[in-house]
Amino acid sequence: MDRLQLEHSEVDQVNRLLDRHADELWPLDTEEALHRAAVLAHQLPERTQDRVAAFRLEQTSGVLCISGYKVDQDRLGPTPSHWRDRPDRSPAHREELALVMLGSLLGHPFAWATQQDGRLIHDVVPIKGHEHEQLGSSSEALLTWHTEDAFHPLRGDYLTFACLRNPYAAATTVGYADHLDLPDGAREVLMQERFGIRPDESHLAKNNSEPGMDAFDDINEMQRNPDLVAVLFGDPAQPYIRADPYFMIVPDGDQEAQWALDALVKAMDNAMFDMVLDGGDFCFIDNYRVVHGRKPFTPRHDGTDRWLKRINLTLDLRKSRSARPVAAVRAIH
Ligand SMILES: O=C(O)CCC(=O)C(=O)O
Ligand SMILES: [Fe+2]
Repeated sequence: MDRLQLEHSEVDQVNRLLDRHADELWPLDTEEALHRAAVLAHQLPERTQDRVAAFRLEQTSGVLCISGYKVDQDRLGPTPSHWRDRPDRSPAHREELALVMLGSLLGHPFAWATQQDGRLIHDVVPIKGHEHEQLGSSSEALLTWHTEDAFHPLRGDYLTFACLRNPYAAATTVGYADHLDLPDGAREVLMQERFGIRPDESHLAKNNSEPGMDAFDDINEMQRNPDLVAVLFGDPAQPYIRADPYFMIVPDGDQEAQWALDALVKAMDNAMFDMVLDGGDFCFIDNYRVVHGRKPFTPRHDGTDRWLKRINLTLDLRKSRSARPVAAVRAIH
């Protein structure tokens, strides 16, 4: 994992940029604001731009954490009890803008019509009743490692987090795909289209406010009948990964595929390590090179819980053009 510790002068530079443009870039989820943020991102400290470019060019590990920014906890107020509770004027607008600008150095923010009601910026907070689910909003159960939105061919190239607070140091888990200790023959099998990945819980109609939306028809179809895909791809010696074992199946009778998948799970379980995000950390995860999850923790549900902002990034908006109603809409339907 790579860490960039911002110096005081660099934090000042970021804050001045936010001071100057926070009002102008409200709301943040419009095409105009995203365009403007991408231009302003070139005023971020040069060392930050340099490290993000190195990360994009795969010269560094698949995880980059930028630390040193200070979050004004009083301005934030209490952690919401549900992502739906986002107020019109987000108290974390500065951190959201910082995340969008940093992300714009890497790729293009996009959303899913079928996740968190199509919002571009997600809130990751523990939700009462979700404690034991396989969801970002779970807490007491291990969130098993996964590629973000692994089931979908248009999944993001990167996943980004801004940590607003994490008072009990709940650990995100991370594992690299390119150094796995796999038994002979497993790698070859994992590179073949022999694995089905069903949509994860966050895309199900029951976890959104408009369950009748057409976009859920496609999700339901992928649920019933997932395409068979490869789990490893690219360079066999340093492969990319697409996996979410909790939601995966192999066709009946394909014992070799099941063996290879089991071997992958075992190898990755052994390779996972903890990454504790703290308030003010901005974290970038390469969704092709790295899988992630989260260790269990005990939520408080009293307004002081862990709170992350999350944005998906793609390197290529054109790939999803036919799945977005107009070019200026970033939500994939
Ligand atoms: O809460 C975390 O650290 C990670 C949760 C997660 O997998 C996600 O938000 O995609
Ligand atoms: Fe995730």
